[in-house]
Amino acid sequence: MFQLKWLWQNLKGDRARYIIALCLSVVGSSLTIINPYIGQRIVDQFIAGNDAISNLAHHRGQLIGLGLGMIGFSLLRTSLSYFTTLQYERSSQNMLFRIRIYLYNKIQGQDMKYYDRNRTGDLMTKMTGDLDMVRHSLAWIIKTIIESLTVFAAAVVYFFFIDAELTLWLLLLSPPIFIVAFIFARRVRPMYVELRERLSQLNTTTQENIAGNRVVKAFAREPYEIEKFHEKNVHYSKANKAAAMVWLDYFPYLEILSQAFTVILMIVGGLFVMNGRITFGEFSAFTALIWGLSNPMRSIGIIINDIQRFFASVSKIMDVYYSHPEIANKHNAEVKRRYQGRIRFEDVTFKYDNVTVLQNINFSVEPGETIAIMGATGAGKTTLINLIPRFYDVAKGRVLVDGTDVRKLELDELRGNIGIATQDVLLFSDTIDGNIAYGDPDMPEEDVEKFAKLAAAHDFIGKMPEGYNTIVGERGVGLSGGQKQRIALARALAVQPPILILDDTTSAVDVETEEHIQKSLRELDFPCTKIIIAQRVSTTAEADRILILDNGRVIEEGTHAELLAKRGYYYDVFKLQNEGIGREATAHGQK
Ligand SMILES: Nc1ncnc2c1ncn2[C@@H]1O[C@H](COP(=O)(O)OP(=O)(O)OP(=O)(O)O)[C@@H](O)[C@H]1O
Repeated sequence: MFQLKWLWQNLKGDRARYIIALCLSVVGSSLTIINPYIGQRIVDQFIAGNDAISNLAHHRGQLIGLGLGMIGFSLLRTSLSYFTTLQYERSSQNMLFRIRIYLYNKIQGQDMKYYDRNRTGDLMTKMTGDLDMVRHSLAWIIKTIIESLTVFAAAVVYFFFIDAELTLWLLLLSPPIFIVAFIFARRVRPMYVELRERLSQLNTTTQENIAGNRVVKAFAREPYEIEKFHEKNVHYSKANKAAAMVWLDYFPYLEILSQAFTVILMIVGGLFVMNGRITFGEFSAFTALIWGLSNPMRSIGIIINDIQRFFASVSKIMDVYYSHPEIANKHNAEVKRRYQGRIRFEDVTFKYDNVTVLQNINFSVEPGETIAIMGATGAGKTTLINLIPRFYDVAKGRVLVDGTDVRKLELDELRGNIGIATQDVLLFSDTIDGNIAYGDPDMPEEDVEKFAKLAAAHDFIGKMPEGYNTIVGERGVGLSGGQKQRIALARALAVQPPILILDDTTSAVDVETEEHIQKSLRELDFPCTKIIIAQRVSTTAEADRILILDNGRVIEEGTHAELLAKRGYYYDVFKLQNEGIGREATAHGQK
């Protein structure tokens, strides 16, 4: 079975330990027949046998020996069981540790498409609950199966030695138990797949709710969110109950059949004792070991439940384990070259699945040039810049950096040459200093300050309680939108990239601060090609060229003056931003 093969592969490094654990399980479980055997001898020789009284008088030493043997074997089994469990735990925890790292790296290595398709809550479920289920399978399910089978086999062999017919009477119960268990397994399996899906939905809702808590509060949508959570919770709970109910449907049959072992033993075994076919001691051995037959049958339901959970979880983990990003970063750039920063889009068309978002885009940017991109919301601006660091691949055409198709460049090198400040600013739960120096953790403090100054962030950072050592919360809580943008800009500048991409980075800062930032960008002390997405004409005016995107196409291209002269989209935006209010008032007045 593929899943078991997968487990075996991942046990590499702990296989010997695990095999030792399995062997110890077999040995320890086989030893369970020793004490019933000793018990049998004690009963036959010293309690119920014909010579019991004389044996008690003359062979007391033997009785003490047998008693001590019983205690000794119990201690031995307990120590063995302790040591065995230790080996199972160690090997399964080690495996879990390795798979967790592997999966984390896999998730890290996925491309944007993967993140578009996979929900955070689902990935979190895979990294936590599903992984633990895999560990549980190795440390508990397999162990329980092996131990139950060994005890069962040892008991059956021992029973056969005592009396084959009585054993066969008892074994009559096994086929119906297996049939019931098989039907139960088939019914419950899809339920665990469903259960796993519901859990993932519940986690996704919880995660989104926590992440988006401020939006929820702002819109006073707590009752709605609570209702949404309640719904997912009800679904999960129902799925859980449904699986439990199926188990309850079968549980009475399994329990009755397990109890029947004792009943058969009492009736058939009792008759055999009465007619002298077996001794009291042998009967007591049957009684002492009958659990070895009935217990595995009783726990078969729990084992099947866990096996189904394991399959539901492992298939989810394997989705991540064997996923291959279309755009893979092999991280094997030994020498990372510094690019000149020449960019060229050649007849680029891009689609999200089947929806065309960019069409036949052509433009080039020379090293050191600044190009501004403007356009209505949803026009495709962010998509366009995402093609330069190869977050996505083009559907048609080529994106060239320094004359080479980005698909042929080493990703680490390419991305290392690009500083990017994205539209949604995400800061890590770290100090401001740590956030700015994210691309180069060894950056000296003076440099961090230098880039903060360029991004007009130094002043407000200085006023914070612990300056650059102030910890900003998850997503930059505790900072204003404009402050976050400026830290993100400092972070992008700090890698001194030959290509700087700013996606609406100054939209939340005031005009004065923006002017400071523009001046800094003009006067950077390293060569840098800049691509700036902006909505304000004040930002775009000084660019060497402006591209106007509309519905995935470049509809205008030129300098500020050229585009104004064209009297098209750019001209309209310019008019609106400079005299919009006045013009609207006039327009209304004329009506
Ligand atoms: N990950 C995605 N999957 C599918 N469609 C997407 C994705 N990202 C964006 N789109 C769609 O692509 C189109 C262009 O989006 P894009 O974000 O590039 O626009 P934009 O010009 O940057 O807009 P804005 O100014 O609002 O940021 C939109 O119609 C959007 O719905």
